[in-house]
Amino acid sequence: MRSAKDFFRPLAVGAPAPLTEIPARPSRAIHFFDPSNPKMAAKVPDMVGTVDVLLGNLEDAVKADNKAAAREGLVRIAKETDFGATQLWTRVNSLDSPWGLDDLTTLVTEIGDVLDVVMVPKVEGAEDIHYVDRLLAQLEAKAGLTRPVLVHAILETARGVANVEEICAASPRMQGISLGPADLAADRRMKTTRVGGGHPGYLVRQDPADGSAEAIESPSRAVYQQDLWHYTISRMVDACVMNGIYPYYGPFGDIADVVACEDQFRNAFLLGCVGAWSLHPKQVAIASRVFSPTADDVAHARRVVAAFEEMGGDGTGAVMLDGKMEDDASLKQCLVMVRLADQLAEVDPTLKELYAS
Ligand SMILES: CC(C)(COP(=O)(O)OP(=O)(O)OC[C@H]1O[C@@H](n2cnc3c(N)ncnc32)[C@H](O)[C@@H]1OP(=O)(O)O)[C@@H](O)C(=O)NCCC(=O)NCCSC(=O)C[C@](C)(O)C(=O)O
Ligand SMILES: [Mg+2]
Repeated sequence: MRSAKDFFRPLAVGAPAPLTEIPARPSRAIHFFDPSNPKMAAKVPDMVGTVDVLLGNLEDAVKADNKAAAREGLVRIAKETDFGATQLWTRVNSLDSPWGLDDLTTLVTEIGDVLDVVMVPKVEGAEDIHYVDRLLAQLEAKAGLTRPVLVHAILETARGVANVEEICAASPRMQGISLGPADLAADRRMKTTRVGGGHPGYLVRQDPADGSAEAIESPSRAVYQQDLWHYTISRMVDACVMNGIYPYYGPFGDIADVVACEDQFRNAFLLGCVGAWSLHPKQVAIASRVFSPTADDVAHARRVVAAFEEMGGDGTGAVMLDGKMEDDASLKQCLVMVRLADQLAEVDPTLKELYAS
């Protein structure tokens, strides 16, 4: 671990200075596309401005034979497209794969000036981030970049989850963390076969009415499906917040089940995540909607803030609104909501209007 004094020093001569604060840019939907797939690639220019983040995926879901074409395709798309306020991210191949090094070398030297964030899969500990950190600094210096490329890690192994706090703290480049539920499930030997979401077998059942066999076996005992990801997401949120970076729910693989996708995204939003992945164009609207507070919540938050301003504006004390006690701590929650609404209103004219009314 570097000392606090040299944590923010560039790791290569000529590399840009690391950021001391990670900007809170809207990233409600991180939309994945395969740059080697002509149909998907053709849709990218039209998606600019409709989604917060476009991510050229080079890792899983891209066939081994297409890895080089995906890398080259992303370079071409990045050079030919004006991304405006939409961020451009990539997910490179894992550090132990035959492609990870070439991905980083090519992308940073060719399009490092337009690439905002590099997502690194299967991160297991701080040592993976330290490796990427130094390499990126060398490549940035070589390319003459003036701002650092940020790093986002995916939690996809039990060891990664066990080390999530040290991963978040490993570099000033760390922008955030996403849950990788499919690889994580396999690594943990969970008995699921899905990409994210719940499972009907993971449940609790209402107590029987009495101890009789009839009551125990009764089909009318209610069952409540539980969230397989609650522990991991909560731990990830705390690790991110503790280090001033951003947590994201990852993918929801059942593209057809838009309702459960929305539920899973909302759980993550309520727990503190700032966004989720979109694997198919129809998931963009779901993530963008869910990770934007509702007009009612924003209006309520503003009423609480206004009530405290009337009380002298130092954020202390207690007040009754609609039969509910509001105090210093509920004010802080309301300020989280109001700040997010203001930030989103700056980039989204529809939300600007919605939050103003
Ligand atoms: C699911 C698939 C195969 C269905 O693809 P499809 O073509 O069968 O679907 P469709 O409904 O027929 O598509 C309609 C149109 O939309 C296009 N389209 C479809 N998807 C996209 C897209 N993403 N971006 C842009 N365009 C897209 C598609 O090409 C088609 O175009 P057309 O109308 O011209 O014929 C396809 O959507 C896809 O490949 N999506 C991306 C999958 C992906 O990136 N997976 C990796 C992330 S999840 C992960 O890695 C796990 C994790 C974190 O690592 C871990 O948990 O461990
Ligand atoms: Mg994975």
